[in-house]
Amino acid sequence: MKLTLEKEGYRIAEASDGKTARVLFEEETFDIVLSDILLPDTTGIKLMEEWKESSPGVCYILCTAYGDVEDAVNAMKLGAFDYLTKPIKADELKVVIERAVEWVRLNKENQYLKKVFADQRQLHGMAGASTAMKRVFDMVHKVASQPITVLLQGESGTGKSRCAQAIHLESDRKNRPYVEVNCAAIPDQLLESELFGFTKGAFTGATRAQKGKFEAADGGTLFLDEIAEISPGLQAKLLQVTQDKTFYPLGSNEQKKVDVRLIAATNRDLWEMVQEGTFREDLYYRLNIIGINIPSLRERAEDLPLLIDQLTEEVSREHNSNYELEAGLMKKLSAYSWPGNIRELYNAIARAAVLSEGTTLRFTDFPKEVREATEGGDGRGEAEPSEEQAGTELGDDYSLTNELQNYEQSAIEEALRQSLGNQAQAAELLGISRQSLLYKVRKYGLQGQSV
Ligand SMILES: Nc1ncnc2c1ncn2[C@@H]1O[C@H](COP(=O)(O)OP(=O)(O)OP(=O)(O)O)[C@@H](O)[C@H]1O
Repeated sequence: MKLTLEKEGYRIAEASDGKTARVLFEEETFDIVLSDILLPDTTGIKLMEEWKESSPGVCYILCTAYGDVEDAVNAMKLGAFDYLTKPIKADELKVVIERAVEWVRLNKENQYLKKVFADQRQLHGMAGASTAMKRVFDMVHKVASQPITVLLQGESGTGKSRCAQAIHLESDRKNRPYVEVNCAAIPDQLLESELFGFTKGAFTGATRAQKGKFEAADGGTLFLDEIAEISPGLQAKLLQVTQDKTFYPLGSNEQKKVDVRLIAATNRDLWEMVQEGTFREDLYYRLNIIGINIPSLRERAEDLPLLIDQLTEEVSREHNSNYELEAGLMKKLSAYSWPGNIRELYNAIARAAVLSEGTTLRFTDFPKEVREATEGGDGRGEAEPSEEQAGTELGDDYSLTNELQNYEQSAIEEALRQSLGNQAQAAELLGISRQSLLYKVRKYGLQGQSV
């Protein structure tokens, strides 16, 4: 077999038992494993099972004894790509290997497409496929590369903190410190020392000098959340830092200079506060060199299925579990307006997870206001499910944009082609359930491509 395949130009490594094979497999990356079922110290099936999880892209072909149908069926069931019956004919071997090579190629392409597809729908944990979120992602990419100050505005719980982190992680400061200060959580007198630091004896109780958050963030990013809450005195001091990056720690007359990228956020209308005279206009302009508005969930309701999926995954990770939505839940949750935005949604899912018995999240475990909004029939909850909405019961995001739908369709076509129409294999390739694949196959009219 080695000679036959080498003549065809393949690179072959040989092992005569499981032990040697394991060493080889550790050392090198292989595309195809061709193995006898019976090995001196193990079986080819055992090796396949061992490696499948860590190396899902490897193609397994097993050699079975003549007439041993049971072994062959078993191997295929456990995920072998194909089997060869001994005695193995050179032509047959070449054909199977050619098909395997094609499978490996398509599988790699598919993985790549899946990554591109996933990347388009999230940025450093900020999930979103809506036009409104695409705009936010675009802005994050644009501002990340320059150390300019950014002002994030949006309702509470929309994800401003996460957006600030995304800007930091997209920037070339990503390996430097990221420091977050919630200006509303700290009393004003303390906030000044927290931000700028103090010298020993600067105030009663200052028994030793301490560096402030500006110094802690030197070279990196400082995120000032709830910026609207700072006092006029602190606004003046902040103006100074935004102008020339210098400040004086409390009790010190030694000026400090730092290289800090500032990101500020608020859920108040800062411009209105400027008009009312409660926020300094000059500081407003220094902070708002670039402004990004983070949309509320009402403005991007189409992202709800995606967010619900992502938050369920996050909660699952936290609980070391694997939660799933009960049938129809996605649709019901999408009928509520979520005034507390992603934070409210997250809390509701986390609560349902705690209350659930087992791993199924049930509608009855969601807060009263969510249940009432849906059951009360604001029109969306009780409507006859459309063909597309029916998909939500399978955890499908029925609101994919056209572009993403095209992507999805071609990924499914590709997977069906690779698996030669075997839907179970195609579903596994795509990382979705068979039921979900069946729904999507029907949705895109791809029935002809399955066998
Ligand atoms: N796009 C997103 N995808 C998934 N989870 C998100 C996303 N944005 C935010 N979250 C989660 O939602 C919650 C609220 O987000 P965050 O704290 O960033 O909101 P915020 O706008 O800063 O709120 P506040 O104005 O109250 O400070 C957090 O648990 C966060 O992890």
